[in-house]
Amino acid sequence: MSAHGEAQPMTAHKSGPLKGRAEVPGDKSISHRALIFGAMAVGETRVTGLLEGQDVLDTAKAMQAFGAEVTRHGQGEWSVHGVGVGGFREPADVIDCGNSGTGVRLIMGTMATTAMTATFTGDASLRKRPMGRVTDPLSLFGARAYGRAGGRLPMTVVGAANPVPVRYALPVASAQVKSAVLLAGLNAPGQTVVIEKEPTRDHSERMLLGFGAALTVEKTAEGNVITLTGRPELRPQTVAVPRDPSSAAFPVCAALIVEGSDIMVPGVSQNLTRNGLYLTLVEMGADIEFQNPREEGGEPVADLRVRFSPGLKGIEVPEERAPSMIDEYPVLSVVAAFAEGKTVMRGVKELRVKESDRIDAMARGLEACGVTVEEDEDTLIVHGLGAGGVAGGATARTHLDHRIAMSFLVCGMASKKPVSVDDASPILTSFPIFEGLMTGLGATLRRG
Ligand SMILES: O=C(O)C1=C[C@@H](OP(=O)(O)O)[C@@H](O)[C@H](O)C1
Ligand SMILES: C=C(OP(=O)(O)O)C(=O)O
Repeated sequence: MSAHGEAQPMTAHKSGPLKGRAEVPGDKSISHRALIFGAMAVGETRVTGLLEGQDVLDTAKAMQAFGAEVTRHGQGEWSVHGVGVGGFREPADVIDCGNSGTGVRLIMGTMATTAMTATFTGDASLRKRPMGRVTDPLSLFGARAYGRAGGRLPMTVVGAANPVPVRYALPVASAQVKSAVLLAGLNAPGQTVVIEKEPTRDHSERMLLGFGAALTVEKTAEGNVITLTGRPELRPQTVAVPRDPSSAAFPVCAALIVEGSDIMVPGVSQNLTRNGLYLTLVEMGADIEFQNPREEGGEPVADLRVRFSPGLKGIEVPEERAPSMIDEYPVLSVVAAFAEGKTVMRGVKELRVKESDRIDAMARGLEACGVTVEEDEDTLIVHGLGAGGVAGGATARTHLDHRIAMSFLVCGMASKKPVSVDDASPILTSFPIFEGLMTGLGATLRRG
């Protein structure tokens, strides 16, 4: 079974050169936040380029359940009529966040400092993921959470009637936890402080400043110290969502390993908290030109020209880079299989608590495709076979994980024999136009 009904198997065949322009959809992290911060502002926020993937649609529905008016005007064009900080009303039913860790964790934070009770659930993947990492800091504000064993969904959160501000050092490098604490801090009087040892994606901080909150980020020996003053009146904004670098990763990596490819991927974020994959690919010898650097929607972006790169070399990925490329390790491990030598990815145990255990899912699928892989709790090592060297001829299990599905389809585009995935339907959560975009570039994808 897939997230939304029947499983949808899909097969990628060895593909002819990929050519053309890959216009990937809006950034998923920024899309969730545009809806949530819009719901916290007083008045109408306008959003363009919103990702209309299921994860974000579930967040839109949740914001409606909490009392915001959310309206779709056209492709990617949405408005949110916000209720103001502390203005949420108690939802009448369970909030179903589907497959989305970002959605559920940020929304829990947003309601945790308002006197109301809400119950959250999700699909079979989300119900396995740990929520204690957000409910622990939320309890410091005075909220209480009652979930299944191990802090799993379904979970009921009772918001704090008299929230107090919090000072919290993140025990794990997680933008979701950081954002949940900042969102809770919005409705706590006084200053909420979050300290992150390793920088994680900074979209919440950027957006809070854009919406008029008083927020400072100080770089210290402890890491980034982020201080937010509670109870601001957030001003509605016009948010132009830039394209998603995590989605761009799939056509970029496919072009690097499919012989003869030469594609343009416009408007890819160069935000330093998101561009780790691109730095890594360049270090491996990828032929990527970063053209026309500029700002779009408050984010630094560039147009990427990407060409087939037969001489890729395996590298040791710097451990401290992990947060800036955390969602890109699955597709990097596919590129690594087509490089010469070993690619070593350390400090990646967070991959085990994503939509699936991504270290396990990639290791098993790559082995089935004829690639030698080593793993331990916190490490993935791929022994590359060089350009054109991967056998393929296997079916990978995707475990309700969009990134695993897309990674193995990219693998199949360059392997000797086709590679199938047992269920491609989760791709709709983050990259609903993946199939059309990739076939438009020249990939051969078949359903079934
Ligand atoms: O804040 C966000 O939008 C996200 C943060 C990351 O998760 P963690 O915070 O768990 O690292 C990332 O994996 C996820 O896809 C999106
Ligand atoms: C981990 C991811 O998302 P989330 O945590 O929002 O489910 C992802 O998109 O790769």
